[in-house]
Amino acid sequence: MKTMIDFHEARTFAIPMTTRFRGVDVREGMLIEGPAGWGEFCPFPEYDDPEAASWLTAALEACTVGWPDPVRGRVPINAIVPAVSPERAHEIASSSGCRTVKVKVADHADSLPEDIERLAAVRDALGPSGAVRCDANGAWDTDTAITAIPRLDSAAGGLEYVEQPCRTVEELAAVRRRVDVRIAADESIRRAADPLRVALAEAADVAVLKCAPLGGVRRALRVAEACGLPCVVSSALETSVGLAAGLALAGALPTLDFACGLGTLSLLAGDVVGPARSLLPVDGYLPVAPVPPTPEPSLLDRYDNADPERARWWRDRLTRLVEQGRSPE
Ligand SMILES: O=C(O)CCC(=O)C1=CC=C[C@@H](O)[C@@H]1C(=O)O
Ligand SMILES: [Mg+2]
Repeated sequence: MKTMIDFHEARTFAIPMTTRFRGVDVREGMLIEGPAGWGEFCPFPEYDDPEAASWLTAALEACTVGWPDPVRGRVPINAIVPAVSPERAHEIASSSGCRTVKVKVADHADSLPEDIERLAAVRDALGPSGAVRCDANGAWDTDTAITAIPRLDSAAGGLEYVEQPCRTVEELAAVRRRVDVRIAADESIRRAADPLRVALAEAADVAVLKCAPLGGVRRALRVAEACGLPCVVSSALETSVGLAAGLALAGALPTLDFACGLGTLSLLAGDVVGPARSLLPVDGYLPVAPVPPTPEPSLLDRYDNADPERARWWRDRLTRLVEQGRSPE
């Protein structure tokens, strides 16, 4: 059967980060054009093929069948504060226009005093009515989490939730029984063989859903329904093309009680769509669009992955996954 997508025409990109985030300095990926528009394929380089396959499914959903109809037109967004100084954290929070801010913590061993100062600075910037959450990316063991969380909660003047304090579902459940702050599961959903174990183990109060790792909007909606937890949609550091898929998911969730982590475009030094369609939050919101935005040819050229080895690596990865998808079981 003739495919409707010419994968040889897919574009590579490499966009520098404004701030190093989760060890990434340059965000790389590919953009694929199909009959319904553009999809973004950008699994992190360390992910193996089985894990990267879900990201391709998500990109193909976007560019072939598109997304289900939304039930809301705009989505509240949280600002993101990387592991920066309290001064910089204050600046980011106060200039963001967002009423919710997520703060990275546990970035390195012995970071607690810095984390406390960063959270206090963010609360100061937001005032009492804002919401502050933090993300430890699974860095703590249970004892450390149980000691750190109450201290961070009081420095933040109340935490909305702590995202992925520990690595395993069992540890999350143990911490959740011992602290008064809500626990959100991120890696335990997006990197797990069974994303529903979190709910069954009563390991979290909130589910963080990332569209690409879960295999697209429809699959993520099924995870949301099956896990039965309040959901937050968050990005995987995509360009506006990939962020639009996250917004489609946030737009289609039957209920949305929390701000979403889709305000990450400012972490990239550029975008592949023009300023009018770039998904930078305005007054703390992003719009839900029915289709992905179309990249500007001049921006695709500017951010084309100029390192021939990296460009080849991405093309090989895409080709392998497409071939695997085609081969009979
Ligand atoms: O959730 C947000 O507000 C922003 C997105 C974000 O924090 C992340 C995006 C991509 C990779 C992750 O390490 C990180 C996260 O852990 O949630
Ligand atoms: Mg997280």
